[in-house]
Amino acid sequence: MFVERKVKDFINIDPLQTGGKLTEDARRMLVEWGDGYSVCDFCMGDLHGIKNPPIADFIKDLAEFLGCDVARVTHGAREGKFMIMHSLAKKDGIVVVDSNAHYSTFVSAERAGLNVVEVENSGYPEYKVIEERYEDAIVEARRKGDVVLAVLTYPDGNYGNLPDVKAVAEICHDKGVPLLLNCAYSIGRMEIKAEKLGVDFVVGSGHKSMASAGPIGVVGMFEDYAKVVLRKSERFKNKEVELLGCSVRGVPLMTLMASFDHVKERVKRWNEEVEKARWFVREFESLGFELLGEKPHNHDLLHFKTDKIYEISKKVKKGGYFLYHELKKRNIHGIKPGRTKSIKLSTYLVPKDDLRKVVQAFEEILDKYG
Ligand SMILES: Cc1ncc(COP(=O)(O)O)c(C=O)c1O
Repeated sequence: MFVERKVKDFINIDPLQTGGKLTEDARRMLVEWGDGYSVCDFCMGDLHGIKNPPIADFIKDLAEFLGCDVARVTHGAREGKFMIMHSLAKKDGIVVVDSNAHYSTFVSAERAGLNVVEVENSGYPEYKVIEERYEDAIVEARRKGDVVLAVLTYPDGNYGNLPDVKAVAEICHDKGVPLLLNCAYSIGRMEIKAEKLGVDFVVGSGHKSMASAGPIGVVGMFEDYAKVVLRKSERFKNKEVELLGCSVRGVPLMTLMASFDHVKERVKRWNEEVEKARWFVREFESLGFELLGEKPHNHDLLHFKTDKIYEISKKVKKGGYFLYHELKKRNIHGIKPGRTKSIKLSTYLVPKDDLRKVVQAFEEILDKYG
């Protein structure tokens, strides 16, 4: 059976998808290494040590790229968060988490048997992380249990806010708490060096931000915590317990590797992406939509309050789905079907001409129903 992906040539502004588009090399790798366990042709028992294909070299380069001592691949950002939480977990353990965190942060904590204390954001309209609140949250959490980890989402997937990492890291370290930076939407888009930022762990998402097929993620850390998080099995001496021995033992790893040189180059052009996103915000605001999240905005993830679209949806036959159908007619993909009160999109690597078509599409839709 072959199933065609009908939207593959559409203008794609789906926040989950703009950073995961494959490079041509990665596309070729998909076919070359698609057979089951082909990456293990010459495995000596440790995925991260495989020399042919050059996985071991890639893992070393990845650690350098992340500004860490040690890197690993996981099945996604969430698996990275889970393995760190799981290895630091104790009875009555607590994770302090920004309230913009992705659901998978909360679910990872739950699966690791940890309780969560949230650091409240600033609320409408910017929903910013207030860095100093980490201090109060840690103090409050300590009344209930042992704080084993703090997590900061950089940026969060809802508003695309980029908080001051160094300020949070300083607070956490003053309090003796390690900090995990969730970079699902930043590693592979912008430069992230754990050492420079002062964080203990970073996790990223290959399928979201590193031009890779999914599922794949990356995790970076330093020697001190690597001893704990990447501890080896007592019975199988070359198998890391948290990775269940071997993690991504297949083709997503080969696509991540194929795109890596391209990714290293594209992070240098991040400023251009921020400029483009800000231009788009100005265009969209001129149509009467309101940006939620930080202003000026520092990321391509954009969330707009779209009252005018909501008002139309209350009058038309298709209800909330009218917008999806109007955009589909114009070959535009990525706005969640049914959503009208607010919409989320990404401008990352979308050519400006295509973004102009998106703005024009919304203008036409407002005119048509207005
Ligand atoms: C901020 C954030 N972190 C993590 C994830 C999950 O990433 P992954 O699919 O790599 O587990 C998401 C998914 O949307 C996200 O928005």
